[in-house]
Amino acid sequence: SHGWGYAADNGPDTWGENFPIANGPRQSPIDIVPGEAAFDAALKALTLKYDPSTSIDILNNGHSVQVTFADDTDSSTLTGGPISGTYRLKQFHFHWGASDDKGSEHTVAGTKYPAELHLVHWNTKYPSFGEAASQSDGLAVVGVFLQIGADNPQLQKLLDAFDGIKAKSTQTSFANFDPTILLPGSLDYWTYDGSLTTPPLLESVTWIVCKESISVSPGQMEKFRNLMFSGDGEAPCCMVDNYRPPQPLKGRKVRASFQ
Ligand SMILES: NS(=O)(=O)c1cccc(F)c1
Ligand SMILES: [Zn+2]
Repeated sequence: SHGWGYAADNGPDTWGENFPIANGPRQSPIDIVPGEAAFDAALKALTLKYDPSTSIDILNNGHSVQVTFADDTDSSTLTGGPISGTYRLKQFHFHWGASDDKGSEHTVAGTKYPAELHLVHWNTKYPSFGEAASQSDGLAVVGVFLQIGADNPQLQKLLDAFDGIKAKSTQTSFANFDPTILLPGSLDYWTYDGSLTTPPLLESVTWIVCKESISVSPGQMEKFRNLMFSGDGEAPCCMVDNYRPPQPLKGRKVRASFQ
């Protein structure tokens, strides 16, 4: 099998072979135990200011579905929260399961959600995303859990674009999308120092995981599961279970922005 993935022969348990940081001190995701997270009154509210005109395209990269943003100006930014300075939105993507009982990367007291949204931002004190990704304070990812419930109309525009990107390495334009509509009503969050949850697993992420989830219906989940890991002309392989399981906390503290 060529390259990392989520199958038995190239999945999370094998990643350490090519990416030894997989066993590092600040790996993600983790199991968040609310009772052990300390409220920190010094944590600021999150300020997410997104300009829909910065959304560019929607891509099946063979690991997830990703919406990419223009990040050449400070049009779509994250400030406040646990971070200092300004971080620019680069992309958002999802992780999900083959069934509703699994799919999220972070878990809450052992509870898995059917999916998890990641909004990826990079610290503008560095010249680019690539540069920032190798710095301990380079990235900030906002995680939002998806919970099975009512149809979520805010997801529909995204889901309707999936037909054009079924196969690996396909993309279509995806303009004027405001990711704000995907956020929960409350931006209460847990935060901790972690890593990318896929190779290269760089330990450069300040994680900001929202306590409140957004809804997704079973039918909408099926649309995620109709995407393919495989490319056109390859043996078809549904894109499901593209999540890394929780990693050892190794002494890290998780803080809460709420009591
Ligand atoms: N899943 S994640 O940690 O948000 C991530 C993985 C790889 C690249 C990236 F920008 C974000
Ligand atoms: Zn992710």
